[in-house]
Amino acid sequence: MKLKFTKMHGAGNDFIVIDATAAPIELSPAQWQRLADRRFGIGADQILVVQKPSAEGCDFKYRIFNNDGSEVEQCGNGARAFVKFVTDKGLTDKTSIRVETMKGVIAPRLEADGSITVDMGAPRLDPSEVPFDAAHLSGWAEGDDPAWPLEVAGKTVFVSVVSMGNPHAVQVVDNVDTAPVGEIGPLIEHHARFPARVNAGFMQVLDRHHIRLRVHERGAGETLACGTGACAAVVAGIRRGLLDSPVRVSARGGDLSVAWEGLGQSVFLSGPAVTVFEGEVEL
Ligand SMILES: N[C@H](CCC[C@H](N)C(=O)O)C(=O)O
Repeated sequence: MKLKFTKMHGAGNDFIVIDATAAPIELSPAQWQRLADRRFGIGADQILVVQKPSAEGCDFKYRIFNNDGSEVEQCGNGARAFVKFVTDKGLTDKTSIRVETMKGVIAPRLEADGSITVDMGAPRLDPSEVPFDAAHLSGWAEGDDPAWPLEVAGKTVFVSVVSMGNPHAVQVVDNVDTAPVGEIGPLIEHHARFPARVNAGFMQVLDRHHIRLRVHERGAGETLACGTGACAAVVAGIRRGLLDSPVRVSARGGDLSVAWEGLGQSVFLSGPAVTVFEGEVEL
């Protein structure tokens, strides 16, 4: 079976995008993983599958598979690539689109200047919604500095836990270039306190409107940018009194912009979306 795809990226976070609006595509996790494999397949951080919606009032459904073949709830950079894909392919003439994902509806918008802003919905901050097992910390009052102690590699790090539909654990570091992302990122991803695993963010605060960020992504390893990770980091930084909205998020692959006006409000993510090439592969 021949499979057409479009290779895209958002600030270096790269995707295989598949148009399954004519006919749904169902592969096993191993088959998704093989497609995303950088040696044996096309290679990508995530695979995005565009389908017709099943939810009322939505224009599309969009499924997300990590490099390891796991299906996940949300992808911020992917949402922008999605908008560029459906627009360029003529699958819609709308510029404001409602997209059904595994966990909720997002509303990406193609701006007049060609940039793309995504309403990522409101963050969920209760540990049980992330999910983060905080039972052992029942006496812990988050207090003014909402970060939770987490024992990693014999040390205690303090993480803010945030769900953007997908789980994030964000810590503040002095310098992202020297932060132990490769060493403790995987340990946090697979930490027993995160029953669904977690994306591990490392945030350096440059000023109240600018951070640098590296993310060890669940199911993909460190990526050059992470959209939901940028949203989670900004929410965490604002709640910890370190940041004011909007915030420029400098990732290794490029800059994103995140705005959040506070509890109960949506997080808005803006940034680039680029088509690299079209391809076809034999499944
Ligand atoms: N690795 C993430 C999914 C992709 C998120 C990221 N690429 C983004 O732009 O938000 C997870 O397992 O939750």
